[in-house]
Amino acid sequence: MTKDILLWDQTVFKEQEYFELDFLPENLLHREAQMRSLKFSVSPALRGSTPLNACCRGAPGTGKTSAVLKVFSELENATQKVVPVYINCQLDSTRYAIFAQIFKKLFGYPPPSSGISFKKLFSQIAKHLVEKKRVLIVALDDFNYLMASKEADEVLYSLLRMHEVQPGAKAGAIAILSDLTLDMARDLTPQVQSVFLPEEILFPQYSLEEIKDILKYRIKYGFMQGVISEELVDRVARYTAETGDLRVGINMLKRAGLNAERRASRTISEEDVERAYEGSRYVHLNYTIRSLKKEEKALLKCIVESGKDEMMSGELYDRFREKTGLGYTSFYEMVNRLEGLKLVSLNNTGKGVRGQSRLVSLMYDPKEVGKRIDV
Ligand SMILES: Nc1ncnc2c1ncn2[C@@H]1O[C@H](COP(=O)(O)OP(=O)(O)OP(=O)(O)O)[C@@H](O)[C@H]1O
Repeated sequence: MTKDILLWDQTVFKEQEYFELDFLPENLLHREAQMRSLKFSVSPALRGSTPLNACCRGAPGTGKTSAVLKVFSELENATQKVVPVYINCQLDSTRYAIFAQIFKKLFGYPPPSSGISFKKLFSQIAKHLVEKKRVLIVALDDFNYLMASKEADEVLYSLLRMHEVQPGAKAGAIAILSDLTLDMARDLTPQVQSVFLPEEILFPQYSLEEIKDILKYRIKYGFMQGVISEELVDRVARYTAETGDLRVGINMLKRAGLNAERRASRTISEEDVERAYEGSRYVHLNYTIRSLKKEEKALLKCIVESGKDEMMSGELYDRFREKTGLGYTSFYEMVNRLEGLKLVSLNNTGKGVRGQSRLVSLMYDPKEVGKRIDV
């Protein structure tokens, strides 16, 4: 019996970092095809040529950032002649801020804090690339933030036409997007489209079996042997598949492990998993709400403000139109996108035309959704 009890200085974790959300695993299972496409896009840079541009698209938690970071780390290990720069556009959402990050990566220190003009910053970057014969590859994660702040055109234009200002300068861009409806052809200017022309790399949601494989890998390296049963792994995987976001499963495993430790147990129980889910399910909500457009948040807010957690589509549209002035086609597209992101569910009542009679229900407690919306 005592062998089941965990002493105060003992733990169920072998390597707890395997359950951190920013942990980059050695192998990205089930993303071989996407990694191959990414490598193909950047490969010209290894030969000193301009890389192909790329656009990685997929719902939150489908491995886009991880795949790009893995390819970047392989590039950095292979050569100093290719400089990959990762930008989180939520944190750096202006052209100046992005080029300041590029400068920092190239020179190893930030641009002068007294501030220099964009023109000067840009020309120092371009000169450096030519003089040192280095090729620049910039990943723009959460690219939708750049689109929203109207900076996307300027950033891509400056980056991809650098050679016109400084002949011989070579740079490529990888846009990372969790908004599947964002249409580059519609939302970027023709001048930018003509130089961007990205290779589309799609990241579909993981199947239940794929989720299990990925979670088992974390369990193998992250937990001591025998901490969680096969049956409970299945349960965690099923909860994860409901949102399609791997973060839910990874975070659940960590919380379940901590719950077991709190009970001084060497093994995770059903109850530990259920309690973990109560917290981890909001991990998906946090990340998904981050990826929404202002109008999509406004749409969710209409349901939250109604005081109910479900509304008939027609009534919801009336409120939405009052708030945003947008028409039915935009509304219809947005409701479908929110369903795709598993933030709402849609039930047909069989009456009305063009979806007017659908019941739109929030998948989360309205209070929890409301807390995370800031429109
Ligand atoms: N194939 C995989 N193998 C192992 N871990 C994975 C895999 N795909 C995703 N993950 C893990 O899932 C979590 C989310 O992945 P990641 O941040 O790459 O997703 P994303 O698609 O960029 O999400 P978002 O659009 O919300 O930024 C990370 O902790 C990552 O390590």
